[in-house]
Amino acid sequence: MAKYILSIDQGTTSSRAIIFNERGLPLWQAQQEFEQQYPADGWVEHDPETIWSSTLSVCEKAIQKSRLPASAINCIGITNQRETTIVWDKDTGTPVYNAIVWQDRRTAETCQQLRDSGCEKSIAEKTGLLIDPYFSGTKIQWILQNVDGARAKAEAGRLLFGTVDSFLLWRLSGGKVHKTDATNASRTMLFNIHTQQWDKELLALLSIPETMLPEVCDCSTDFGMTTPDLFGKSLPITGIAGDQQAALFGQACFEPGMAKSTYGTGCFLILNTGTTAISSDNRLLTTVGYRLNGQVTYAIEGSIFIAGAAVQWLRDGLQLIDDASQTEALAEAADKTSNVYLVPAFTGLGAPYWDPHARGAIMGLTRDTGIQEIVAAGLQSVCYQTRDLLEAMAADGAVLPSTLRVDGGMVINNWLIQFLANLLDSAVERPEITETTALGAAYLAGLHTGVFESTQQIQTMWACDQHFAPQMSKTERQHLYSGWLDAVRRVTNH
Ligand SMILES: Nc1ncnc2c1ncn2[C@@H]1O[C@H](COP(=O)(O)OP(=O)(O)O)[C@@H](O)[C@H]1O
Ligand SMILES: O=P(O)(O)OC[C@H](O)CO
Repeated sequence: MAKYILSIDQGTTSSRAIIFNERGLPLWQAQQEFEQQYPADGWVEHDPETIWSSTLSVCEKAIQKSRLPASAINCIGITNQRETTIVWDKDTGTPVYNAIVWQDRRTAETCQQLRDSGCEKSIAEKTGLLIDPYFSGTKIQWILQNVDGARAKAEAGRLLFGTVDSFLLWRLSGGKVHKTDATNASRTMLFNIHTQQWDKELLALLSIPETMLPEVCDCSTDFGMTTPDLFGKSLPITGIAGDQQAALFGQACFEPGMAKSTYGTGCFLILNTGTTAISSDNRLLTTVGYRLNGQVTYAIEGSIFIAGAAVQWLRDGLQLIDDASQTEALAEAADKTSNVYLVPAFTGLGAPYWDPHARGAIMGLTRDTGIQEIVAAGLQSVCYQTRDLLEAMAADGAVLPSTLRVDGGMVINNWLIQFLANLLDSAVERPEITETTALGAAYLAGLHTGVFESTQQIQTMWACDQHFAPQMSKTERQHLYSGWLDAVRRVTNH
């Protein structure tokens, strides 16, 4: 008999729900974009009520499209934009402030003070993270310091914190369940990834009462039931993971050395390092890849801020193209010997440079440079940055993947993926199902209820759409990459 899983993917720009079957096929889906709020320079917020209402609405729509009775839904999985911080009142369920989004930089100064106080090493050792406004810890602290009455209420045990998964779980369960999973916890800068406990010293350092924090669970477990009024029947929620880790799971990267790279607005490359938490000397993040039956699989992660966003800029900023899909033919027609580099450091550079002051540049222009060469350089910048991450991972002693699995909106572009394979000198594979984030959450949920037997079974379900083998000489590869490193040097202090 068919078994269906409702997967909720609450992302930065939209909420999505997809119903998968027991073969991991996405059958029905609904998506809703929502408003981004920029109340001050460097601030990014979402209305938590919109996060909730859009999530509920896409779930209802996906179920309606399927024409299935709610009783046919075996279980629910949740995956989410990570680090985004919500604090709400335990009694009323009302958020005391907007969701502070992962991109928000308002706590940059607090982070600098933390660095100056010399706790960077100990925070990195415990959490696997760098001190950065990206993570939830200083965002919670900001809310407690800046929202009227919040500190007193928090001290009295009346406020709860959650990343988006946790907030949705609270609402879906009718205010009964306050839990999260280990992947989301590992992005808060409050969670010790070795002991798998909230860290009392870090909580004290940021003056955050422990009573605010959710219980941290495995990614595939009994998180709770939805209230019957939501979908007409109470449904079990049995899988949760942050979106990039869910994609790692959806790409079936279960062995150490397997990696996935997701190319959407930004790019997130995650490499499975097994039971070893590799600590990076090259400014990468150590994180929980997933946790099953209490067993942690660690991962090392590099985040690139601008990937598809560079293509958006070519379209909207420079107006060189009308549509992202045109980039493939233009790049194909570009002069391969042009040596034009585009460094898309629009908001600084992420891993491994972490230079917030770097700004973008196009270098190597001559009278022969045309739209094609600039577009090609934009696509190539995504590949060069991927190589930067893999170089940093190798320098950290990680076993690199023999094949990189890719997903996200950009990977439809064959020229881009072929150049990536050429530049990495490694095979790159695009899966048949590119909705890997939602698929990962569905796998996690279905593993708990028995829809899927094991990760071994899931591994056999991964199917390749296209395999890209490297086709570039070593000399050319090295020449191109050294030109990139030179271009980066010119826009950073490194
Ligand atoms: N054919 C294409 N070639 C290159 N980039 C593309 C192509 N199609 C879409 N993109 C880029 O992919 C991104 C959208 O990917 P998606 O995974 O939906 O992003 P997100 O989930 O971050 O919103 C956009 O930035 C867009 O510019
Ligand atoms: O919502 P996305 O896909 O932009 O992903 C955001 C990441 O989880 C941020 O760490």
